Amino acid sequence: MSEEKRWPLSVRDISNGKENNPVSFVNELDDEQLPIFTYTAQNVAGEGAADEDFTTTYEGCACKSTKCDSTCPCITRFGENYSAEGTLLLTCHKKPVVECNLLCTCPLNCTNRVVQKGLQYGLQVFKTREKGFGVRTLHFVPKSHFVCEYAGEVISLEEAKKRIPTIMSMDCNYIFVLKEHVKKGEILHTVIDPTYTGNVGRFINHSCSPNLLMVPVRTHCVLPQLCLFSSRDIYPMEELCYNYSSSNLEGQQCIRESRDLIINRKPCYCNSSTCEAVLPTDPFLFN
Ligand SMILES: C[S@@+](CC[C@H](N)C(=O)[O-])C[C@H]1O[C@@H](n2cnc3c(N)ncnc32)[C@H](O)[C@@H]1O
Repeated sequence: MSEEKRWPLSVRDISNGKENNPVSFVNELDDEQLPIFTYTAQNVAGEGAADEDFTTTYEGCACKSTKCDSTCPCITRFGENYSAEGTLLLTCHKKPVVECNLLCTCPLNCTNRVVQKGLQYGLQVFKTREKGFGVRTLHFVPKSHFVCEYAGEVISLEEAKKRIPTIMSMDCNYIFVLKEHVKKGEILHTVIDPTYTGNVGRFINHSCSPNLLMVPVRTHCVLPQLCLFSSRDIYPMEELCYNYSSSNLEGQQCIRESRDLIINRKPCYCNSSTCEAVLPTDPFLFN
């Protein structure tokens, strides 16, 4: 990689205006710079992604008010997702979360549109002591608020398996496989790889006592977006973390496929009193 292509040690906005709040970067520990990658605020179609995944197939509502309620066909069909303040309802841990979409006539500030409004808090990528880069919030984030998405290239499982040898040779792995138990015995896989094209989510580390929860949310198309919500109040300058292996949804299990070596598992440096000592791992992609 040539020198002029590297990021400097402090950047005002690594998204270069692609997010509606800047994502800054600082390294106050050493002279390691960010890896080169293409910033995208939304998922992009990669090798093996299906065109239908990116097409709006949900019917739109004809509501005009900013509060789509029980009379809105989107709410009748998929249930309520958010409070009037935009917090994720507890019921969303047990059902699919589907927002109003491009075909709906309700305004963009409708209460059933949260994830699609994008970043609401200032986030900062920084160099941690033992986990490479990480992400912290610059603002107070109240519990149950949307923080950011884990966005990147959408690829097929076959393509993910092809990328494994390269991934194994890297310090950090980023491929995330979401498994949703859609019908009895039927599992839907969604694979996101933000290694080469991704957003701020690619820098979020694992913790055994996390402050974020990953929830699949559908906005305009059937492809789920991997959305991170605060699982408690988070204070300015706290590092943001989620549990890479958490199953947060009953009936829609959400599992991170660790790309870490199976035999030689990586030590976990989350510093939690309930730390499990090693990063979660799942041999699924390696079979
Ligand atoms: C999705 S990346 C997270 C961002 C990464 N730290 C970086 O510098 O780009 C996942 C990788 O971060 C590191 N990591 C994440 N959480 C960690 C933890 N709790 N302890 C040690 N390393 C961690 C591991 O190398 C893991 O493969």
